[in-house]
Amino acid sequence: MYGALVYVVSTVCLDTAILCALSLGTAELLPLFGNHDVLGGLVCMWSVAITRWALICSLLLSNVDLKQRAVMKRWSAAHCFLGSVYESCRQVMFGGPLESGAAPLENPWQPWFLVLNTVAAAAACLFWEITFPDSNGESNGKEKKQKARVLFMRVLRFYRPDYLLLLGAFVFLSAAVLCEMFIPFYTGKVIDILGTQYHCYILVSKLFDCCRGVKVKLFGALVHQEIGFFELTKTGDLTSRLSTDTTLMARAVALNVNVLLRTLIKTLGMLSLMCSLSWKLTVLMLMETPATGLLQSIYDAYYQRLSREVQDSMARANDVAGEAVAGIRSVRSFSTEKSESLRYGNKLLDTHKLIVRRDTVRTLYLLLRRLTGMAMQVAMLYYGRRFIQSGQMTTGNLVSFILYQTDLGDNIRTLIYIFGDMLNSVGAAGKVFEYLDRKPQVSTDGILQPDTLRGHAQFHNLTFSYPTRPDRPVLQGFSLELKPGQMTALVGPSGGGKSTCVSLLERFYQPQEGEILLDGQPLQSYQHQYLHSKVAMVGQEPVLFSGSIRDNITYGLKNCPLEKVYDAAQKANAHGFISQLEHGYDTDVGERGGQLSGGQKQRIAIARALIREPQILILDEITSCLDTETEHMIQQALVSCPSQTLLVIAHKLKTVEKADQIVLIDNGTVLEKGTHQELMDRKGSYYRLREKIFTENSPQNSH
Ligand SMILES: Nc1ncnc2c1ncn2[C@@H]1O[C@H](COP(=O)(O)OP(=O)(O)OP(=O)(O)O)[C@@H](O)[C@H]1O
Repeated sequence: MYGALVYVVSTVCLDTAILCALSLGTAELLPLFGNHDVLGGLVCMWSVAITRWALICSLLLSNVDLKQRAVMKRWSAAHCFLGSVYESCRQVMFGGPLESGAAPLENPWQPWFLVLNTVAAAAACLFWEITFPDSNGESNGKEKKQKARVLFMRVLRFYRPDYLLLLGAFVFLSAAVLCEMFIPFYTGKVIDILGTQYHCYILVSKLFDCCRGVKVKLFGALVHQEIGFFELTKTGDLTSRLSTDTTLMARAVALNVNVLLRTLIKTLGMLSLMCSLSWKLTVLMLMETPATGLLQSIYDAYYQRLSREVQDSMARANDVAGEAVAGIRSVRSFSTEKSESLRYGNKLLDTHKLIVRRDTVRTLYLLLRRLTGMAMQVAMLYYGRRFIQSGQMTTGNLVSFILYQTDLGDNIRTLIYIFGDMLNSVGAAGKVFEYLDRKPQVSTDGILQPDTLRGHAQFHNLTFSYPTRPDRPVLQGFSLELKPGQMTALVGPSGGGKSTCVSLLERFYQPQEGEILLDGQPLQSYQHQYLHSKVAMVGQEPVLFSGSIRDNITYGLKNCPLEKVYDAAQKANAHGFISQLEHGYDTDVGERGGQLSGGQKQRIAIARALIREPQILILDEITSCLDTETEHMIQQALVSCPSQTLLVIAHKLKTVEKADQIVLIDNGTVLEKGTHQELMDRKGSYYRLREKIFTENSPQNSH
């Protein structure tokens, strides 16, 4: 800190010395640059600035501590070039004679030049360093902001395809803002028509377009994640990333940057116009800004927190209502209508209290803002009158000034609000990128797609625990072989690990130890789509998607002929009931298949698996919802594919006893395997556990 201070003081001294030295040759130097013409004046200013900067950097910078060198370099640049940048911009926007022109050369001791330059450079540097500190910042806050900057740059890169459109929108908005800025000057003239007739349609539509793009990309990234990810992440988290955070992220670029930039331009332009009307009144007015800014940022933080609480409270009330409506049968049968209404009413009351608090805060804030605004206007009128009396200002100038002042206050408040909102948006972008960048832990990068697959699966010494319970192994040293064309039945007490084997064969999870081979190749080396067209599963609770029956049977297949759909439905004994429906195969099954019975859903799910003609078919307790006739038909259908490997989990003895191999699983290990007869003869665990395992009373059970 001390070193930096010494550097700043030395720079100011050296700069003054350089200006003095240069001013000695003013008489000869200025005509060279054509001092009286604007371009010549600007060239002169820039040449002097470059000379000052080069001298300061080469003479002083090497003495500064390495850590502070970058910051000091930026400060020196701001110190030397700020005046030239200001004058150049002023020329581009307003023209006219050079204000400060070659002033530093003509009179280097002009105190206003030195003080203004040093203060402005320090303010610009402070703003930059606080907002975008160096990446080697040590404190947490600094790191956070650095991260915000990196994230913001990533968000910008994300919208690279839309740069041109966004830039165009920004240019037109800026032009419109510039026109609007002159309205107080030319009230009632044509230019105000221009100024008031611009709209943000392009930005608003772009905002939704960006938002859609991010949502689609994020959804794509999410559905590629492994199943464990969905077990570890709350659904609410995922939906809020998809709905709220993506919208916020899109807003960062499409709306906030644009509004921020155009408000900034407008504010700066207005400030310079106001300065030209009366710089003293402008300084007076700016004294109010820190107070307004502080009030606004306190209010924004508090108001946003209360708004979030209101939203959460509303969501809780909606949850209560939704729960009661969804469980209306239970509500009716336990006659809890009154208590449910009361519960909902209480939740609404909580929301109401929060809304009252939020609105009170808003009213107080508006009152305070109005009061400070009025106090400022009184001060402005008082001083304005004195300036008019002393001839420093005309009445017209004061009117124009007051017109600008009202607008400027709004702009400064917008700037503060948008800046805070932009940081929020960048935070939301961070969360979105976290999921976009996440690599699925069960890879889908396999490439193997052999023309023929025999369907020979081998589980080798597997050890596996679910991601949600990593300390509790579900399978331990588990080995199993599924031979092509054979039916294997997994049996065992509930919770033994049967469905877990199926999930591993479907590559829902990756075992921690051991491997699964398919036709001698590791399962993960097969191409994702190929593997799932060859290994099909019908689960315990099959899920259908809203859409027609036909869509559900052909789920994931492109251009599937209708004959194949009929054939699969016939094999699954579903054709009969589908044909009796009014719209046949075009009947809508409703959300999650809610308009069909359990058995009908099960049969459609079987047809969905059979239509793929898989080499390995997995049936996980499908017979629980099926009647005997359907079960029989499905058995027939399976017999008609003799080369297919069949893995069945069943609780019915009839289904199991036909299997070529029965595997008894308990506590994640294989206890016994063999045919039904072999296991019965062995009189081991299978024989002893059969009462527990099978839910069906069969004569064989009494062996
Ligand atoms: N997604 C999961 N996350 C954590 N633990 C799980 C998960 N699924 C199953 N488990 C646990 O793993 C063990 C084996 O479950 P699995 O579903 O494989 O048993 P199962 O033999 O198929 O039982 P059932 O016959 O009742 O379907 C059980 O203790 C179960 O609690």
